[in-house]
Amino acid sequence: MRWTVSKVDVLIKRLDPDLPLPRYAHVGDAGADLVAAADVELAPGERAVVPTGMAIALPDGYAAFIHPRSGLGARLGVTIVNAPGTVDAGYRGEIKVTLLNTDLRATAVLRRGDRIAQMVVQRVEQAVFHEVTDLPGSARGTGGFGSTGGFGTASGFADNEHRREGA
Ligand SMILES: O=c1ccn([C@H]2C[C@H](O)[C@@H](COP(=O)(O)OP(=O)(O)OP(=O)(O)O)O2)c(=O)[nH]1
Ligand SMILES: [Mg+2]
Repeated sequence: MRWTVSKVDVLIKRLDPDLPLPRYAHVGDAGADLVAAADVELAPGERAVVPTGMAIALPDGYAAFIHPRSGLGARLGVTIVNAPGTVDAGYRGEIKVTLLNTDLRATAVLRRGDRIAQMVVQRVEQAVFHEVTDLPGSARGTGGFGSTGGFGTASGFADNEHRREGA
């Protein structure tokens, strides 16, 4: 087997020359870390739109998705309200991150230069929507929203079969 790595060129403009460019922490990482361009303190339950000090131009057929960092989530309870945020190929404005402090007690303190989110650049396709009156059948059908069961058990599907039969 041969592993292939594909890369895409993205134009970036620093709106704040003192901040670092987005950076992949390791070779092969999916997300490049974005930093805060300003200090931010979030009281429990509070959210704020945080500037990153940069703007990008993506090629057509690409989008960038702004994901939370797991470390911030685990340590401080800080996540992104609209995760993942979508940056359209044509957007030339400053990339901003809407952080939310989900912690019920502690204020989250983040400083300018702290890594607050990660940006994943991906190929995307636009759909051509063809309206029909009947959709083709499928194995899943209309089941969703927990239809496969398995909540709160390690046994998952087996437990689900049991419940269904017992219902
Ligand atoms: O986390 C995000 C999400 C979006 N954006 C920017 C890039 C994106 O291209 C633009 C619009 O985002 P979106 O379509 O999600 O927001 P909207 O509320 O639908 O605004 P609009 O009416 O401008 O599309 O805002 C960010 O900087 N950060
Ligand atoms: Mg929109």
